[in-house]
Amino acid sequence: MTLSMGVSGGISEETAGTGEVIFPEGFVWGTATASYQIEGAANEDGRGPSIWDTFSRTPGKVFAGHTGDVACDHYHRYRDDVAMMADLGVQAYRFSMAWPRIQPDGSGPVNPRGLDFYDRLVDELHGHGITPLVTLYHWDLPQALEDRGGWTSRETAERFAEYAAVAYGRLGDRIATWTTLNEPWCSSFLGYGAGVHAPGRTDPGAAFAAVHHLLLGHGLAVAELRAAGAAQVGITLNLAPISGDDPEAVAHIDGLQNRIFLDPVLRGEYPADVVERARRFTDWSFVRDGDLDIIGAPIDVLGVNYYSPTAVRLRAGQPANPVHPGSEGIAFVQGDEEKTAMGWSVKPSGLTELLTRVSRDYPGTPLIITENGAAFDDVLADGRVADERRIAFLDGHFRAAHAAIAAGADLRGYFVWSLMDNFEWAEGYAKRFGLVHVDYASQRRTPKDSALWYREVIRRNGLQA
Ligand SMILES: OC[C@@H]1[C@@H](O)[C@H](O)[C@@H](O)c2nc(CNc3ccccc3)cn21
Repeated sequence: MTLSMGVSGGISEETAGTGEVIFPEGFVWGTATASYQIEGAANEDGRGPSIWDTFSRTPGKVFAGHTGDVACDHYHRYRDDVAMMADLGVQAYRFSMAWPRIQPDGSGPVNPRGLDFYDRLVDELHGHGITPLVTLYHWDLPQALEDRGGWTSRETAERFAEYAAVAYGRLGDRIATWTTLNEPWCSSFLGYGAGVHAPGRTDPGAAFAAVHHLLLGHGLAVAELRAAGAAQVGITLNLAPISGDDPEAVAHIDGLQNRIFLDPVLRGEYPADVVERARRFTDWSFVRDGDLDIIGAPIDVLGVNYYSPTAVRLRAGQPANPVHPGSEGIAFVQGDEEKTAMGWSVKPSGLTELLTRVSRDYPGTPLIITENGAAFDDVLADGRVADERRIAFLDGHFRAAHAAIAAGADLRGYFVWSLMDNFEWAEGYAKRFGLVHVDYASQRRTPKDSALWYREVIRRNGLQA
């Protein structure tokens, strides 16, 4: 089953907010994870160091000095984790491959034991009737490539395409949907601009070079995957609806958050306003003739990660937000909506707004929600986690996705972030996004109430009244 073979439309009448909603036949329900966040086995079977191994060992960068050395020990426990997914009725599973497992130095020699792990994982998934959706890059860049400039260097884009071909060569016969990057916005603006993610650089000009080379890597990898016969290729972007009273402020942030990625990938061009505003930080000389044709090669599916909307307003004297270069005078404001444990506003209608906007402005590409979920302060008591807030969060967002389908969005599937609690980047293990609770001391998994609730949603292909 490929993920874009579903049928959009043809849905029952919806009662907003509380009534029964049924999703289109063939709609795919899944869960998502990422290699560095769950695998552990950081120094096992030939895996090389990644920038997150380096960053998490840098004092002060990650909560309490947490690292992904062990994480959820998924590298050793994958069979039980897949069986757990099957028990939860999960139809598809989005996971990422660790480039440093497959090419420890990011180029050259391939580590067969790294490929062997994903071989075993994919066979286990198929053995349980679970469709794999792979992310080739979810932030764990081989450190050796960062030592040569990382995503600020064109060479990394070229090495990424080679890695994609290696991965496809071993697993292309069993994985139908290949997404290249997870959230190039995070890799570039958090990793090279604000320095709050690996590799921890704080150089806006480097962030724009990283934007380009990440996108170029995407395009070069798409070409390799197409040449090798991939059934479906795509990319995952974290997107958000941007609201505010000042059109210029909204356009500025919408440009840096959304359009700087959507336009190249889906239109083959950078948004002119973003290019001009960024000239304070870069001369864009890293863009070569033909790059945008490579980046804009057609894709089969766009992965959308949505968590929370963004609201901005003008504020005199407001210093620039380091995550958003050139945002002097723009304040990021929070509404009075409920907040998650990450401090993110809970606004399901933002998902409807986002999906309908992308469908309107970038028509023709099927969408998948590749991540949506929430961290709450879960408590395990008597073998149970009564995470009612997560159930309410997901219920609201599922209804919002359904409303977008009703409004014409070609949405094919939904992957809840995350299958299980895991390493939450700079927050370490302090934040829990999982449908399944993980006791890191014992590695015991406990499906939360939300996991049991999700099992019923999947069985019904929708929500009860
Ligand atoms: O933070 C939850 C997840 C994270 O665990 C995933 O690895 C990543 O793909 C992901 N992206 C977002 C949305 N973007 C974002 C915004 C600020 C900081 C980090 C990520 C949330 N998440």
